[in-house]
Amino acid sequence: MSRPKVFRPDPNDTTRPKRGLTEDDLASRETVFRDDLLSGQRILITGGGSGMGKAAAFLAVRLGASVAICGRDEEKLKTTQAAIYEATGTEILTQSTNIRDPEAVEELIATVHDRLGGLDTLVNNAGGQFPQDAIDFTRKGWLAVIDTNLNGTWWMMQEAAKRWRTDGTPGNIINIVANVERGMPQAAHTCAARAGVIYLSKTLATEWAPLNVRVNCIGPGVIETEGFVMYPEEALKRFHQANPMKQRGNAWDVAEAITYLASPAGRFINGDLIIIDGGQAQWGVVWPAGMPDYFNEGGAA
Ligand SMILES: CCC/C=C/C(=O)SCCNC(=O)CCNC(=O)[C@H](O)C(C)(C)COP(=O)([O-])OP(=O)([O-])OC[C@H]1O[C@@H](n2cnc3c(N)ncnc32)[C@H](O)[C@@H]1OP(=O)([O-])[O-]
Ligand SMILES: NC(=O)C1=CN([C@@H]2O[C@H](COP(=O)(O)OP(=O)(O)OC[C@H]3O[C@@H](n4cnc5c(N)ncnc54)[C@H](OP(=O)(O)O)[C@@H]3O)[C@@H](O)[C@H]2O)C=CC1
Repeated sequence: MSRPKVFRPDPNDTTRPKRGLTEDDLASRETVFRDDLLSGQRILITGGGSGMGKAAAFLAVRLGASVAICGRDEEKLKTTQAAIYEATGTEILTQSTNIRDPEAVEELIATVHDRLGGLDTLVNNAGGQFPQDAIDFTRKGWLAVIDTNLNGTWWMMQEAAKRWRTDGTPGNIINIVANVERGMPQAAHTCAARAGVIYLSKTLATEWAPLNVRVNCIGPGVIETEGFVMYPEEALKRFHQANPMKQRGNAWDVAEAITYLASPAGRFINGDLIIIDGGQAQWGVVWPAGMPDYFNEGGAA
């Protein structure tokens, strides 16, 4: 397969399929959890306007939590807010925030404390990357991915923890990372950033234990969401082949794991990484820019 060096998705391309769970699905999909599991909890989800973050927001509200979401695109946040209100009658808090901007992050944490009366669980889900061979990364592209996934996640964690320390209240951090165990060819920038977050989290799980703050990560494999628009159709065709179950996960698979860690069931889990990938970590490679001929069966010996 010949692969272009750069794949830039066109946001106005209506010929591509719309992917991810629908709002009707998120409003009605069965959950294993009891109705009031998160009652009284205040949860902030970054990147909550789409994909896994949106699914986690729907589920948390359905289980009784007060929820805040952020992202850069105000319109996306408002659409999700309206859909959750329509489904549940509960209004969530939204604040447009670029997690790369530490001052905006500071304002976000302050608003959440003011408006929700505190924060119990922070879900660092915002992030992303573009598919490309590492050798072709521009400096700007490398910096954009590292700044979003590593620095942005750190600003969120530090700001939340500072506030928990000042208030003397417990905290819980759940970082959505990726499946980095055997590397991530064609996504080396995000692999570097996510590996950083995983070991940052393990470190903080110890440093912040005296503050009664837990820190864990969730590593999704191939989870079908709106975010798949970042990848060429040719590459998407074989995403399911990256795991031995030969399936794509969905946003609910991750939303339920987030809920588990946010619930009292997660109270003794700290510094860990929960992988949700159908076994990909043991088996396959995603090739988000398309599999190079070299690695095809029958390719170069
Ligand atoms: C791996 C499989 C499993 C994982 C699945 C998922 O995660 S699904 C979830 C997937 N969801 C997401 O990933 C959602 C979030 N992702 C994003 O917002 C972006 O991917 C971001 C993380 C790069 C942030 O970007 P930003 O706001 O800073 O936007 P910007 O547009 O200003 O880019 C800055 C620079 O980066 C470079 N560059 C950018 N695109 C490409 C490309 N296609 N090609 C090559 N290079 C590219 C370029 O240098 C550009 O500068 P230029 O040349 O324009 O002057
Ligand atoms: N789907 C998958 O297979 C996998 C996904 N992941 C990761 O899981 C997370 C959720 O992805 P998914 O739901 O699939 O995809 P989405 O693209 O739907 O979600 C990414 C979210 O992050 C937000 N975001 C991105 N950059 C920033 C920023 N600088 N500041 C604030 N918000 C930002 C986006 O909102 P906005 O554009 O409005 O800012 C968007 O809502 C991401 O970190 C993703 O990389 C990891 C492994 C696999």
